[in-house]
Order: sequence, then C-alpha cells, then structure tokens
Amino acid sequence: MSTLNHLPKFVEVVEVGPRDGLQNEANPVPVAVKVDLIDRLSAAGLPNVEAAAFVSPKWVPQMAGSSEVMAGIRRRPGTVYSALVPNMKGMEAALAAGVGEVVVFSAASEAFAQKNINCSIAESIERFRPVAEAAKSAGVKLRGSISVALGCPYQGAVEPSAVAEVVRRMADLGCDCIDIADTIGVGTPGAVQAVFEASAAAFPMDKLAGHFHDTYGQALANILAALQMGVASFHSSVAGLGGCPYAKGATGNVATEDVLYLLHGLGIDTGVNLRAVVEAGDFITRAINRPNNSRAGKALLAKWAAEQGEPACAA
Ligand SMILES: CC(C)(COP(=O)([O-])OP(=O)([O-])OC[C@H]1O[C@@H](n2cnc3c(N)ncnc32)[C@H](O)[C@@H]1OP(=O)([O-])[O-])[C@@H](O)C(=O)NCCC(=O)NCCSC(=O)C[C@@](C)(O)CC(=O)[O-]
Repeated sequence: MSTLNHLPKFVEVVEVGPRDGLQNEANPVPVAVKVDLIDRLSAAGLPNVEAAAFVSPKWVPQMAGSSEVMAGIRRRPGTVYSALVPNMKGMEAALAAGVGEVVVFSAASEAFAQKNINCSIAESIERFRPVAEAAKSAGVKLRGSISVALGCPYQGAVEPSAVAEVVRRMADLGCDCIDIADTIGVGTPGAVQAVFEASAAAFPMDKLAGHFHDTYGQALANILAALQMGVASFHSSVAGLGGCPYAKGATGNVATEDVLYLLHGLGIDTGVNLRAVVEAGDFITRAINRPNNSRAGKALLAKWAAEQGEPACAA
C-alpha cells in the first residue's frame, strides 16, 4: 500500500516570511510594507503569521519596528500573530504589542546558541523560564524553536539525541508546540525522520513542527518525509524569502506557495488560498526588489498572465 495513504488530513502552515524572511534584508523594509504583507497573508487564510521579533535591535536591526508593525496590522479573527522573544525585555514588548504566540528560540548546538543569542543552551532555557511563566499567566501560546537541528554551520554534524534533549527541556518549560529547524538546509529525508523519531520520544509528534530552509533543495522532500511520520505543522516563507543573519550562506525557508502546492496536491487541507499567497509573494518581491524564489509561485504567475494574454514575466 502507498505510504501516501496515511498522511495527516489537515496541515497547519505557519507563515514566517514577515519575520524569518525579512530579518536578513540589507535595506530597511518600511513598516507599511510589512503591515501590508502580513495583512495579505492573514487574508489568504494562513492560521499563524510570524509577524515580529522582539529581539535586540543591535543584533537584528530589521526587526526594530516590531511594535509598530503589530500596531499597524488588521487583526483577522482566528489568525495567530506570533513573535520571537529571547528574554523578559522582549516579552514585555511582545505582550504590550498583543502577540498571540511567543516563540522562545535556542539551538541544538552550543556554538550556534552562542552566536545567535549570546549564551549557552542551558542559560537560554533559564532565560526562557520567566518568559514561559509570563506567557501562561497572560494566556498567550508558547512555542519553542530549535535551530540547527540537522547540522550547524559552526559545529558540523548534530546528533538527533542532542535535538531531543533540547526538545525535552523546552517541553519542561511548558511549550505548546516545538519547531525542529534545519537552519542551513542541510538535512535529507532519512536524517529528518531520525530527528523527528528521537524528538517524539520527548514530545508528542503532532505538536512538533518542521521548519526547513531550502539551501540544498531538500525542503519539500523533507516535508514529505516528516508528513509520513505524522508531523502536521510546517513553517514556510512566502516567495521563499529569507536567510539567517547568524548562518552565512543559508537561503530562505521553503516557499509557502510550494508547500501549499505539495499539500493540496496530496489532498491535504490547509484552509489557505494558494492564489492569494502567490499574489502576496508577487507583492513583496516587487516591493523589496527581490527575486521570487517560489517555483510554484512563478509558474502560477506565468500561467495566469498567459491566460490574460499578457507576456509571461521571468521574475
Ligand atoms: C538574546 C540577546 C538579546 C542577547 O544579547 P546580549 O547583548 O547578550 O544582551 P544583554 O542583555 O547584554 O543586552 C544588551 C543590549 O541589548 C538590549 N536588549 C536585550 N534584549 C533586548 C530585547 N529583547 N529587545 C530590545 N533590546 C534588548 C539591552 O537593553 C542592552 O541594551 P544597551 O543597554 O546596550 O542599550 C541577543 O543576542 C538577541 O537579541 N539575539 C537575537 C538574534 C536573532 O534574532 N536571530 C535571528 C532569529 S533566530 C532564527 O532566525 C532561527 C529560527 C527561529 O528562524 C529557526 C531556524 O531557522 O534556525
């Protein structure tokens, strides 16, 4: 029997473009452009839009306007607006801005934790403890994110057991869901299944999420491999925007349009309007003068242009 018969019927697609996708831009992206993008993505039906990061502006200048972004968006009922929070200073700003989900983020390697958040993995967990307590008191969802779960640009190989240990620590914090992130996009399907299998020993599989960058072109294959394990939440970035400031050479997340095309083709419901996401991808790539890195997005734009009798655009 086909292994495609036992996939989840519904998958949550978490849109991280406004944060992960734009955090690495060399030129400042105006708040109004970010707000417009977020509003288009929520209107497309994406259930969770990672809209902001309340991190130090000295470390990631692009995220400096996060409070203004959160104040400017048109809140769509049912959409969760999530934001990265590294410490209590960020948590105070996130709560004041009315985020619906806070994301505490650490790493599966000590070297990456030091580069990204200037502390050890154990110190990061202690830093997150009051953040987690504040999230619970405020009734805000808590997500944990684990970078470099499939390989680290500083350390190299990362063992699944090391990832599972951070999953366990994040579970102890009370995280509602936990992301397994392939920050530099080096993972392949077998390695992805090994990491999810090890992680699921510490936290329920259906509360784990896959966050894949597409540096080596493996992201869709990795999503399919994770789907086959029962993972039902994936992160993606409209038009494949992005890269990580502390992982040189890493490309963007897998494109949301490509993920939706895959999932819908497999008969999996997402509740998201692919056309509206493709149009949002076209909007943001024009607004910041970037190539559109979504294969499905470019193909559909060309198809729709041809249907209108317009010349195809080779964006
Ligand atoms: C964690 C820190 C703050 C430690 O940074 P630090 O320098 O060790 O912190 P500190 O406590 O010593 O504070 C230094 C200064 O920063 C300020 N500060 C301190 N905290 C905040 C805050 N929250 N908001 C605003 N300002 C803050 C603080 O007030 C102080 O200001 P000063 O007195 O010098 O004027 C820093 O390392 C940081 O902000 N790192 C964030 C790095 C980051 O955002 N990386 C990208 C996101 S992670 C990612 O992309 C991976 C992910 C999630 O997508 C998954 C994947 O693919 O891997």
